[in-house]
Amino acid sequence: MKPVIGVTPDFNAGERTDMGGSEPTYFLRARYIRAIEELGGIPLILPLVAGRAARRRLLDGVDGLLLTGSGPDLPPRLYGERQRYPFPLVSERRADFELDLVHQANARDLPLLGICGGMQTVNVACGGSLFQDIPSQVRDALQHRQKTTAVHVAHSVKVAPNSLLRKIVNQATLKVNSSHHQSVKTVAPSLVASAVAPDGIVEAIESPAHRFLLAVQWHPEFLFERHQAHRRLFEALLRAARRTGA
Ligand SMILES: N[C@@H](CCC(=O)NCCCC(=O)O)C(=O)O
Repeated sequence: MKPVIGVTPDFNAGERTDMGGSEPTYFLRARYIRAIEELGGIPLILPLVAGRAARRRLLDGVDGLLLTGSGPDLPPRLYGERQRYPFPLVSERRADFELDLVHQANARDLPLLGICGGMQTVNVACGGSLFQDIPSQVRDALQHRQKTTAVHVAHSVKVAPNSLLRKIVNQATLKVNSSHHQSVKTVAPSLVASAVAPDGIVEAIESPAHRFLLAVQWHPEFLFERHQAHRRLFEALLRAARRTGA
């Protein structure tokens, strides 16, 4: 049976100039949905409901989760810092929802794949922190906001041996795209870094204690149609999701 994968959308509460302006608006790039559907899952876009009980009900109805990216950043107070750079922040509703969703998913060992901002949310939810702005804080950093579209790769990453990621992609190095100005600074205590860029930027994290908790800084939904290694990420999520409740 096809596994149902809950997909978190972005949300404009009405304060952003993009995506709906003053009208509260959900939005989500279709590539996330296409990747899940084309590789054998049933994508289910999740409303950012308030309250733990409602979120618990949502999780009862899915076999796995995909935490998607977000142009705006997580509020730095969520990892104990004051905001140091004038970048837009993700809506409180989305931040509250996804942080709680990570906690609840981990408690029930629900398979979860985080992408880009979704990786940063997983790390913060588990107690880690972020570089608020790579160019301002990381000396000699690569250009992590590529000028070309994300269907093109931008840099390589080294994949940690014996990691879940390595088992999935079966490669020691991987070419990835890049569309972010933040990244993991301290990896959460319960997680490990499983891919690193040549400049030391953490590009993937995972949990050794869960059957499938993996998050990547790049956007495999732009690459899965032409790159087998990135297709395998979604296939592995779907495989793990099929075992949910089996
Ligand atoms: N704001 C964070 C996360 C970047 C991110 O998720 N980018 C994706 C943009 C939205 C999308 O196309 O899905 C950062 O800049 O590091």
